[in-house]
Amino acid sequence: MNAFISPCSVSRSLSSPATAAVSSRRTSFLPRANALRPRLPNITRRFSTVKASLEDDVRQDLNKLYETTPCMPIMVRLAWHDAGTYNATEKTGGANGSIRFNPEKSHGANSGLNIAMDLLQPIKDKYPNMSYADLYQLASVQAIEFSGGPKIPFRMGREDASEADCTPDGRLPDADKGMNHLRDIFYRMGFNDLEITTLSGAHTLGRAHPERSGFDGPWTKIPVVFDNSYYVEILKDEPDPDLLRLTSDLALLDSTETKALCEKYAADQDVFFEDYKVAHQKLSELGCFQ
Ligand code: HEM
Repeated sequence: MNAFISPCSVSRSLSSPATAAVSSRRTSFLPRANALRPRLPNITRRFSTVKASLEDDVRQDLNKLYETTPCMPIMVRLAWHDAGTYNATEKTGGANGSIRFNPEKSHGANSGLNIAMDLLQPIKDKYPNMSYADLYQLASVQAIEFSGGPKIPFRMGREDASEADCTPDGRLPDADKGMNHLRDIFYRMGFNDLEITTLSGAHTLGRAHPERSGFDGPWTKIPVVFDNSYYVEILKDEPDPDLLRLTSDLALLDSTETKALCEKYAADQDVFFEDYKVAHQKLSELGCFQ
């Protein structure tokens, strides 16, 4: 049998009797009025497929990085410090990659985050079409998923800021201050008390480093696993001497509402994960997609 199949035989075999009847009645060879119409959605679909495959490729490379270098916690801190400069009233700051520029990079609160940015640079070089802003946020959501946490909804499309968009120092929270300070900082970003309590649960990952923040130690016994143990630990009457509790962590126990939420999250990890997904997605999109 001849292996070559002509295009005509393919189109004949694919066309239904109804289509064949319609084409045999055609007298003009100008394109039908509606012939071009389906193309636009196709182009859009192809464009989203390209974006999706870029995102998938980068996620795979991030997984490879996390398998060899368990740097998941510092990626979460990097993304949070990039986004957490947002001022909802002024519409300045946010998840725009400005943290990679001085003076923002050298603000005291960002000490050590050059390590995270340096680890991500080879991935940025490999995928130049992804913005730094998207890469930092994707590295964070992928780090959380890789560590056993929830799958956080993620959208690509953040635009990179320029050096001139760096925000002034002092927009991120101080660890040795209480609830009034946390409210000043997080309300400025557009968050509420529930979201302050939920996002603080990210301290289930990682540790403090004396040379970066002056504090020392992890918040939980297994700091490479994203779970609800942060709440379990801060609620203990007798704190584990090996674990860290910042003034800002303990501030969550000062109000009846936020303490009740900590108790709920400590008792039910699924509830924590559901709330966390929503709050983290909001954090990761501050100042974007407007
Ligand atoms: C509520 C106010 C917060 C304060 C005062 C605070 C403060 C700190 C401090 C002092 C460190 C230690 C940094 C170091 O020495 O390496 C740290 C680490 C960390 N923070 Fe926060 N943080 C806050 C909220 C958040 C939020 C909202 C997130 C993420 C959503 C987050 C994620 C992390 C992570 C993952 C680490 C560990 C980094 C590592 O292991 O390298 N923090 N934070």
